[in-house]
Amino acid sequence: MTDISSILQGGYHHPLSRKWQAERQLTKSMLVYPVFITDNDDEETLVPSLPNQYRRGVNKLIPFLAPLVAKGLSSVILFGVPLAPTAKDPTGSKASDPDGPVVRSIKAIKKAFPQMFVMTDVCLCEYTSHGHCGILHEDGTLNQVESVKRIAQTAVDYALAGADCVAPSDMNDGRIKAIKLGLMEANVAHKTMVMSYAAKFSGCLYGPFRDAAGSAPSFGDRKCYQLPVTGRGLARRAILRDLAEGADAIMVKPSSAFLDIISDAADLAKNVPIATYQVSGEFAMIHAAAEKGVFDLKEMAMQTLDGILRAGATIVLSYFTEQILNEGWLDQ
Ligand SMILES: NCc1[nH]cc(CCC(=O)O)c1CC(=O)O
Ligand SMILES: [Zn+2]
Ligand SMILES: [Zn+2]
Repeated sequence: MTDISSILQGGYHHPLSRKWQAERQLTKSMLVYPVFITDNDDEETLVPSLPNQYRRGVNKLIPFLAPLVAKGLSSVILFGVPLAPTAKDPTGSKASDPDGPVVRSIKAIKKAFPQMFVMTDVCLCEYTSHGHCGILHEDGTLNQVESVKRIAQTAVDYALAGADCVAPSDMNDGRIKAIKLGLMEANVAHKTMVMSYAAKFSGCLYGPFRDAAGSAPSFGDRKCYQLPVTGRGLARRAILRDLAEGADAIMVKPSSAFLDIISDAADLAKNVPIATYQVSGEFAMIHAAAEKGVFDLKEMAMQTLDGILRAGATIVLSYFTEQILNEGWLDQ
């Protein structure tokens, strides 16, 4: 008997039949571009460890974004980078300063590009003098009660300024519920998406970001609040917990070494979109290897993004967004 099931190649001989193998194809609307904004309005400074990525002041933001919007950019996530020494204190009280870079940028972007989906990372580490993601007890551990209050207020302030989505990355237990309740009280819950960095792992891939944002902890590490790399069960618990607390979207971070977690999230959180963050270390690593001639930059970038989609995410926060749009990688 001839074994007809032994022949697979006929099914992907043509470029189009290869394209048809994808359950999902990357589209521009899936991409969210991370943007760093300083409190020096006219600044535009290259971040040394993040290839071609800049810290910008609010005056440089709109001229930078305009050509990207014209090429299909539909969403950004904002990270405040306060450089003034007065911007940091033990409680991160300036995180939602009305004169601070994030609140002013939300307003500027919404005015210039009303259709843009503006996300804001919500955390305190850029605003605390100790660089941790919350308010601390005297023994240096996170004070969850005080931290959650501050995080929720910050999220509400960003929403009131016009943010379409608040994405808490601080990892304090109970923050999603507190944010939802705060948004409801402020009468903006109906127009504000809460995207939880539910499965955010600690590890060595956030270094370039912490350079960019000046947010490295001054002592200790983040291992008691970000998840241990091996903690698949913890990630599943965090995803279920945040869904129960009202999260509108679930994020997994980092991406490529955590595809099983993305797949778990897609499985556990079937009723919300799944996002993932291809973080600074992943971006820098791909650039470094491409420069060494290990592989072609574009091919590797697209391979990682296709892997992320295959695992189950449909929203991708990536520093590659800029190059993808500028060079028309999705335009053919
Ligand atoms: N908590 C703030 C925050 N939000 C996103 C990132 C990392 C993003 C990246 O590496 O690109 C971090 C840094 C951290 O948790 O240490
Ligand atoms: Zn933080
Ligand atoms: Zn500890």
